[in-house]
Formats: sequence, C-alpha cells, structure tokens
Amino acid sequence: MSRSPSIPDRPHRDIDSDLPDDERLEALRGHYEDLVDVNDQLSEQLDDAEDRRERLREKVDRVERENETLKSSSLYIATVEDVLPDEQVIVKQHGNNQEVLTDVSSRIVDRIEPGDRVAVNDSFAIQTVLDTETDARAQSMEITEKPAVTYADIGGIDEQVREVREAVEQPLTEPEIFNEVGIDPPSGVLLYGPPGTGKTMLAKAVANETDATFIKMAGSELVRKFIGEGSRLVRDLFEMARERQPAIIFIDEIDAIATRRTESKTSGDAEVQRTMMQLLSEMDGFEARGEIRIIAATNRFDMLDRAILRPGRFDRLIEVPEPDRDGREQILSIHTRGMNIANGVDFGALADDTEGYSGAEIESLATEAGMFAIRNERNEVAHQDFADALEKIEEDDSSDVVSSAGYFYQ
Ligand SMILES: Nc1ncnc2c1ncn2[C@@H]1O[C@H](COP(=O)(O)OP(=O)(O)OP(=O)(O)O)[C@@H](O)[C@H]1O
Repeated sequence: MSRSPSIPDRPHRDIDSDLPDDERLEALRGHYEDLVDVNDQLSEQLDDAEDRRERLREKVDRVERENETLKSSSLYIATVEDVLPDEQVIVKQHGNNQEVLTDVSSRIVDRIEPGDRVAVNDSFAIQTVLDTETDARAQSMEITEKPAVTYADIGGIDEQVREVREAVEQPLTEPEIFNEVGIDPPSGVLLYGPPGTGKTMLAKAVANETDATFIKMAGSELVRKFIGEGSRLVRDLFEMARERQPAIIFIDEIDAIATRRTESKTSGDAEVQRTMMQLLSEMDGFEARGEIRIIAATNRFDMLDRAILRPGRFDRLIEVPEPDRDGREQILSIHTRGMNIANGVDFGALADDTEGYSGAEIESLATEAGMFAIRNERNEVAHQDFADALEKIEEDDSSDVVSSAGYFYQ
C-alpha cells in the first residue's frame, strides 16, 4: 500500500524589524522563496492526490458494475449475430435459439463483433463478453483421429476388453449382425471402477480398432457457470461426433453431471440437471445402430442418478476393477516392454508385492525403477531397482494409502 507523502512544514522566519532595510529585504526574499518552494511541493501533492482519486473512482465504478452483474440473477449465454448502428445488437440465446434485438452500453459495444459469445441477463442486456478462455468449446473436448492405444496395451482386464468389444466395437464393425438378429446394440456403455484401472484406455483402444474418432469430454467440464452452457457443450459434443463419424464419445467423470438428485434446489443444481437432461435427450435421439458409440466412466458408481442407467441410455455396465495378481504381472510386462530389463527381474514376485496397485500405479513403479537404474549409472534395470522403487512409492504414499479405499464404485 502506498503511503501518503508528508505535508511540508509551513516556512517560518523571524525578521527583526530593526534590521537595516537591505538586510530585511534579503530576509523577506528568502522567506518568499521558501513559500514558493512549499507551494510547489503542495501543488505536486495535490496533483498526485487527484490522480489517485481518479483511479480509485474508476475502480469503484468497475467494482460496482461487476457487483451489479453478479447481483442480477443467473446469466444466459448468447451469441452476437449482428452489431447495428446506435449501439444495438442482435443476439441469439443458446438453448432456445431465440433472437433478440437489444441495446448495448458503449462500454461493451466496442468490444464485440458477430460470432462472439456473451452473457446476457433476464432482459437480454449484455453483461459480459466471454473471452476465449471462457469459451469452453475450444478447450473442453479432446479429439483424437486415431488414438495410439491398442488392446495389447491393456493388461489384466481381458473380460472387460471382451465386453467392450462386443458392446461398442461390434455394432460399428458388424452392424448387420444386429440387423439380422433384430436387436439394438446397447446404447451406451458405462465403465465404472477405481481410478487408473484402464477405463480411458479401453475407450481409446476401441476407437483405434474401429478407426473411429475419439472425442473425450470430462463431466467436470460440463458443469458450467452460465445457464445453457453445459447443455450447449453436450450438443456440441454430439454435433462434433456426427461431423466426424464413426466416432466414440467418451464422457469421463460422468458423475459430475449425473449425481443423484439432492433436496437442494439451487440454480447450480438445476443447471447440472439441465445438462444431464440434454445428454439423455441426445442419447434418446441417436440411431442405436449408427456410427456413433458412447462410453462413459465413473469412479463413483454409488452416486449415479439411476435415470441414466435406464434401457436406451447407459444400459451396459462394465466394472473395471483393480487388477488381480496375474493382472498386475501382465501390466508390469506391458509397461516394461520398451525397457532394458536385466535377467533376474522377477515380475511374479513384484506382482505379489503390489497388492492394491492400479494399472496407473504399476506404470509409475516401472518408471521409478528406471530412474533408480539411471541414478546408479546403469542402463539395465535390475530387480533391486524395482524393490527400491516400491519402497519409495510406499514411503511417499504412507499417508495416502495406495489401495482404492475411499473410492466407492459399487
Ligand atoms: N489395465 C491396464 N493395463 C495397462 N496399463 C494400464 C492399465 N490401467 C491403467 N494403466 C496405465 O495407467 C494410465 C491411466 O489409465 P486410464 O487413464 O485408462 O485410467 P482410468 O481408469 O481411465 O482412470 P480415471 O478413472 O482416473 O480416469 C494408462 O495410461 C496406462 O498407462
């Protein structure tokens, strides 16, 4: 915080009236110069104070405007269609596609152009221009033409791989089988289980196998601040999939938008609810035998709203558990495939020692073992490196238990 400058002392001189005229004149001149000096200092301080006041006034104005925006109830998202003369614009509200002609303040009019996304209040007055950072569409989807993951990269969950292939891959590669038998394939597949067990890998591997575009969105991305934005993102997601089909839509952390309804009726909850309804209606609307498959994943199966599990929605549930001993051994060999492993590394023993480890944790174990080899200036990774890595991981995690305790997936 800047301190106020100190006020100069008032100049003071005792001038003896008995002094000869020329000396008195000299003394008065000196006093006059002191006064001019102090006067200059005071005017400078006054100028500074005025500047500061101006800046503070601007700040207060800004804060008041922001406060006003926050106080006015929820904001809606709209796109600017046209900017007209006389500070008027046409905006189209997301959600209902209503087009409105609205006045806009001069503060905002210079900052907008057609195509911009804006937040409007109940009376359609533009409150904020959403910058590209707020423009979630660009950043919230991860799109991969053909992910590099294959089924051979996934260990310990063969049964789950088989189920996913049947529920997602076959409808894409052999749709005629479903036509012949006369049944619809599952609409959506829900993978549930603790973190780091290969759910995302499974979805990517199907996309790889079927030459489908992989489009991932995290449920947390769909929980948006502005009304209409979450449902718009859901629409964008399906639109993107239609443009790029065949496509696999993967919604991670689906629990973020599909948690069981609570008693509270805040506008935030209502918005999450709307986003979920949009997802369900998109799912209801798409062709079950078409070229778009949808997979969702969660670590919190217990919290899910059962509405999303009804037939025609996520009607194939696949649990992806932590790997068992053989699974851990398989995952270890997968993640050490590219490593220079010394003779004598006992994967069986390591699998015994890693009870409760997820696939992701086994992957870190292999990397950590490699780090020990480098630290010891070897280019071969020995069993002792794995043992040291295990010890380090156990130490690091001693406060934060490695097992899935605390994750409720059933
Ligand atoms: N079964 C597995 N086989 C081989 N590697 C695995 C397996 N499970 C996890 N991994 C490794 O862990 C990483 C993370 O796995 P993935 O992202 O698929 O987990 P997830 O189940 O989707 O986790 P989350 O629930 O946290 O999103 C993978 O990139 C892979 O290297």
